[in-house]
Amino acid sequence: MTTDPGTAETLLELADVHVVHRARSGGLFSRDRVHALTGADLTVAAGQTVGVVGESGCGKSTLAKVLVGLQRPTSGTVSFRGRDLWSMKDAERRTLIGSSTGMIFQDPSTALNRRLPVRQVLRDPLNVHRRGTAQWRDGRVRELLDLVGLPPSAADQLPGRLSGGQRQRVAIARALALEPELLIADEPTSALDVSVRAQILNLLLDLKDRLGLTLVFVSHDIQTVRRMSDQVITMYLGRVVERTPSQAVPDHARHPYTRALFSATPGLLSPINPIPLVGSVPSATRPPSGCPFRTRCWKADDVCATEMPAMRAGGAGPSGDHLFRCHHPVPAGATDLDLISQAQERQ
Ligand SMILES: Nc1ncnc2c1ncn2[C@@H]1O[C@H](COP(=O)(O)OP(=O)(O)OP(=O)(O)O)[C@@H](O)[C@H]1O
Repeated sequence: MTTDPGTAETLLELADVHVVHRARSGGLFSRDRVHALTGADLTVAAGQTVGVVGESGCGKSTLAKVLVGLQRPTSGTVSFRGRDLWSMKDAERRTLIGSSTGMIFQDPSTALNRRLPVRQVLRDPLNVHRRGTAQWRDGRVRELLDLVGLPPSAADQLPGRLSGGQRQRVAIARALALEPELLIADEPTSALDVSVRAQILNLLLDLKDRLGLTLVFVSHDIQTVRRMSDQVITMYLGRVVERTPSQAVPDHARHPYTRALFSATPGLLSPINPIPLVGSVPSATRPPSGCPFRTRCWKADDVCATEMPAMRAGGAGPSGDHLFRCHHPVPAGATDLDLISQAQERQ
């Protein structure tokens, strides 16, 4: 956690990105649409670690896929080093993304081809992007294995013969094969045994420092996200609703949802009840008008029902570093106990 986002160069920028899918449940001719992203904005500075949190279905994985060009936005722009990805020719975009970004998925068992030995898995991106000679590629495979803490003999193994942790190391090695600047990890430890999770997280942080990577880290484990990241991005129903410097989370977060989310998984030193919210996340097929969080928020009033709050500065961290979307933000430094009693009064 070393980069000052106020001075670092912007690597990646999402502006008003929408992703709309045909609803899976509705059948082929259904008009139902799922609004997976509903105007997501995000700036990632080079060298930063950005953690993305939010409840299930709020669009974290979709955001991750948009960031690495695996998902084309329905509208909005995605720029990598100032270049709009989706106005490029397909081949140019694939080359740029393939060589500058790497993605690590939740489950290495499904992400890796189980029938190919690890050597082949790691050579594959080098072959596709025509990097070096055959001999150079063999050397690169050894280098990659060493980078992720696996012995050279792992090259001959089939991924199915490796442990979950070792398989995730192979997946990380493959993501690093083309020396990307940006690594996106979508729930990289949730399919692993608890005993190896910390090792994989430490490996990611170590690689980030050694290779000068920019890291976007998506996880349900919000305490880990906070510990690992420079910036915590809170998502709700397809939008980024707050971006907080991690040292200011949770006490100086201003969005009621960020506060509620963190209060539901308190640290060991603050084992108190969560801030009570009304109901559950509304359907992404029919997002509410105005502020998407207003149907559950204890602070909501008429203006929240009609007007989407604009992004504004929050005050924690260097200016421009802390941003949130809320008409009635939580006062900086308010305690969970204050917020719990306010929320209880509204129920
Ligand atoms: N290909 C798809 N077709 C239809 N709906 C989709 C598709 N991909 C995602 N969705 C829907 O879009 C919304 C956002 O999904 P996404 O997977 O991005 O959320 P998430 O926050 O990553 O959830 P989780 O934490 O459970 O992985 C959800 O309602 C999901 O069901």
